[in-house]
Amino acid sequence: MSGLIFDLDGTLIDSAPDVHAAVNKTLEEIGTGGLPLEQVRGFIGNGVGVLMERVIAAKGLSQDAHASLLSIFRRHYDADPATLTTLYPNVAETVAHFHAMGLPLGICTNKPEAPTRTILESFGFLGAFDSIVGGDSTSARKPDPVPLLTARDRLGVTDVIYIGDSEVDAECAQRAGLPFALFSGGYHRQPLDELPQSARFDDFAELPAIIARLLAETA
Ligand SMILES: O=C(O)COP(=O)(O)O
Ligand SMILES: [Mg+2]
Repeated sequence: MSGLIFDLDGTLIDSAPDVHAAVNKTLEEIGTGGLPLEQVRGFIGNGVGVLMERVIAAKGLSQDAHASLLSIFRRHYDADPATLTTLYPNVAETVAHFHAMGLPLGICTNKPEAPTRTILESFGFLGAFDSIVGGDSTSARKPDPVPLLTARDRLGVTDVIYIGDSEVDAECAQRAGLPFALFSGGYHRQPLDELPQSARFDDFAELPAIIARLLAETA
């Protein structure tokens, strides 16, 4: 039996506007000026702890403030994680297509599990995903393979394809020994050609054909 596991930020959703809003509310709360959206977008992908390290470095603040700033950020973000967030084109249709096929579907993201669930619920997706692993759901974060392998085990399948947008996801899939489909429209920091990948796509409308091919190769 095969399943599909999706990354979240930069893959299914463009979450950067809500992350940016919560970062700037955090900075405002400590009396510091905000950062531009595009800069904050580039900080996403390694989890909220690393996001906050990058915010602190960008503002020239002390990393000693990390724990308190992260807690302020989580208060703002967890209260309002989906208002400005959008699905990438054709994501809703494509997820519905795979769900209707009866393919077990999972999420493996570095975003903490609580806001992940709030976001999935706000897009009507919670019922479509049988396994949701966030950055705080296991002992490790991507690119460590543990969260991805945990998501697979919770799906109860042997073969999965991981679908993500960044070098973090590509390395995670490689270390887990799983095929990886790379979405080119997300938040990657390294050139896409340098990332290990089984397939690449620019639009979710292309994904069903890619998945059919990769599933045939793994069968
Ligand atoms: O960095 C995060 O918090 C989440 O990023 P991801 O969904 O791409 O893993
Ligand atoms: Mg991502």
